[in-house]
Parts: sequence; structure tokens; C-alpha cells
Amino acid sequence: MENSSPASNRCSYEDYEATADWLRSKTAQRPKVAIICGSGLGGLAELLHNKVVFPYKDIPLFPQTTVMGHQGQLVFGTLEGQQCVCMQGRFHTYEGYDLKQVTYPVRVFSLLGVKTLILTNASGGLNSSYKVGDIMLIKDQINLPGLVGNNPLCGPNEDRFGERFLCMSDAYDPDLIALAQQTAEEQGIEEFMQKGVYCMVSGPTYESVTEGRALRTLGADTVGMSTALEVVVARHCGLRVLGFSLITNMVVTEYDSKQRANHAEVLETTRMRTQVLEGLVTKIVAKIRREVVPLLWSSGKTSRPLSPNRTTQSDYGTHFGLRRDVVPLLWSYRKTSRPLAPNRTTQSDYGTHFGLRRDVVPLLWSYRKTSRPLAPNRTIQSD
Ligand SMILES: O=P(O)(O)O[C@@H]1C[C@H](O)[C@@H](CO)O1
Ligand code: HPA
Repeated sequence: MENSSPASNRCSYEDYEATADWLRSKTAQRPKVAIICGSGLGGLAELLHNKVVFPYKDIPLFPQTTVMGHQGQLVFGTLEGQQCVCMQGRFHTYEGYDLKQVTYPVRVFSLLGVKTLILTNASGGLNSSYKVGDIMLIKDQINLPGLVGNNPLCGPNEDRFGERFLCMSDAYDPDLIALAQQTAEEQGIEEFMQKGVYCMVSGPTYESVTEGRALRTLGADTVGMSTALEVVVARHCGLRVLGFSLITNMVVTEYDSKQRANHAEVLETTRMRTQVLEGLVTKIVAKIRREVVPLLWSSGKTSRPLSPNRTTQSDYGTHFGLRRDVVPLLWSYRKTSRPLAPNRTTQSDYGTHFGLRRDVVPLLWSYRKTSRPLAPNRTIQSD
């Protein structure tokens, strides 16, 4: 099969499947986490164990990177025991790629079974309290190209990935943000951690003084040339998203400033912080693994009927037939102390049924063994 990237209107579901099938045929690894590395930040992929590396030029229908600091290969491997796939280099619209090509890998990841997408990028700081070398946890984004019609979801909707109208107010997963903040504290790096809003522009020009000022007025804390489109597509296929923006330079917002943005400075700053960011992402991936593993391992011990009025922690495990060590985890996912309602059968009802937080529901749902409706007297695991 050809490895040249398809034109946008030929990015069909079958194209994504063909690329995913090819990758599946070349490696037995089945990653749950994908990481897209920004400019100069590809070193993260070097930390993976049992690496299987695919240069983009060998992957059917994959675009090629043309930017310095973007190596251009897909690396499968394990990080802290978690199977991951890492993009050493991403695609940008300023390279001449269209919106579907830029976001092509994200849909392939989704077909490969990825559930969580972690993105990094290099950006210019707009918030005057930020410093070069700070790492901003992205809490929200301004998809500037998208706001004026350049949204990768424009065109016929592909229902097999997601629904036509997508909510973006919860794009960056609050629980992953909390996990990242907690991890940064544990690593002792809070002093250069920020949390704020990333704005995507098309590039390749850096901002004029007035553009920089305008973006700040819009509410952006950093500005870059990537990420937002990938996040839109990731959310459309239901992936959980976590994003980090490394402030590599401050955007010039004074007319008489002598500072000039340049890509060499961007890459130089990434060198300064790359290890810190790698350490942070590694620890977060380990924690994501711990979130999932007990749920996978937990197996039904009883077939006792659900009794709908259990609400204490110690009852919880018996109730669902879960191993003792899983109980605190599930307990922490509870959103209410309401009694359980035993007759729910759909995914959206699943969380209510077990009194679990909304973000845990797809996870539990994806671990169901059958698509049979829940019978009210089954425990979670035996179902
Ligand atoms: O891929 P990212 O967003 O990290 O790269 C940034 C934006 C431009 O590609 C480049 C500008 O220096 O770095
Ligand atoms: N502007 C836009 N993109 C960037 C910048 C910037 O100042 N720095 C790194 N990527």
C-alpha cells in the first residue's frame, strides 16, 4: 500500500482502518495511551521499553514531518508498564497539510484502542506572570482556525467516530488535570507549573505585537501552532485528553521591544525542560495505569443479587464482588451516596446504576465482556 498521505476528501473511515490494520499487523502492542510530542519534545519516546519504531514514511497513508525538532516516527512501547504509542513529531497546517491530515493519527489511535491522549507543545507566553521554561497545564483552548471555519470536523460527520455536534467545554479532562497537578507537587516542580488557556494560530509566522496583545485580550495564556485540532478530533472519538504547553519564549507585546521570536530559541528552551516534562508525563502514565489495572484485575467473587440500599465503603466490594484492593478505588469514583438503582441497562445508566462518576462509566463499559443488557441481579463483574 502507498504511504503517501491521502488528500483531505479521501480521508475515509477505510483509510484510518487501513493504517490501523497495518500497524496492528506489524506489532502485537495494543496501546491505551497515545502521546503526541511537540517541537523538541520527542525525547519522551526514548524512554519507552520494548520499542517498536515506524518511520512515518513507512506507514501507509501517514503524512511526513517537515519541521526541525520533529523526528517523524511512531514509537510503540511500554512506559511504567503501560503500553503507549508516541508520535515523535506532529503535523501542522503551515506545512501545507489540511485539517484531516493534521489530525489523521488521532483517529488511527482511536481505532487501535487508545483511550487517553497526552499532548505536548512548544508555545509563546502571553500571560505576563509566566516565564520562559514554565510548563502550562492546558485547562482550555481557543481553536482560532476552528472559530473561522477551519475545524477538522467540518464536512460530512463520520458517525463511527462520534456525533455531529461536539461539546468542547470539557475538552481537557479535569481529573487528568488534577492528577497532573498532584504529580507535579510530588515531583517538587510546582514553582514552574502553570495552568491556563492555549490558543492555536495557524503559523508559520510568530505574532506581531498587536496580534499578541489581541490574543491576550481574548483570554489566551500561551499561543502555538498545533494541538487544538488534534484535541477536537480526539474528543470527537471519545478520548480523554491531557495537554502540556512548554513556554519556550515570551510573545513580544511591546512595540519598542528588541526581542525577536525564533525557532532556534524555541528548540533551545525545550532542551532545558525536556527531562522535567518527560519525568512528569512518565509518572502520570504510571498513575493512569494504576487507575485501570485494578478495574481489569477485579473479578467477580459472588453472584449474590444486588441489594439496592448499600452505601458504605465496606459494603461496596461485597456488593459488586470486587477484590478488596479495588474497593477504595471504586469508592473514590462514587459521585453520590444515593442508593443504587438496580434496573439500569444502558451505558448512560451504568454510572447511575453503580453510583459512579461520569468519567468512569466509559471505562467500565469498555471492560464489559458482552453487550447483553445488565440483568438487575448480576454483579458488575459477572456481567
Ligand atoms: O508542534 P509544536 O506546536 O510544539 O511546535 C511549535 C509551533 C511551531 O511548530 C514551532 C514554532 O517554533 O514550535
Ligand atoms: N507563537 C506561536 N507559536 C509558537 C511560539 C510563539 O511565540 N513559540 C513556540 N511556538
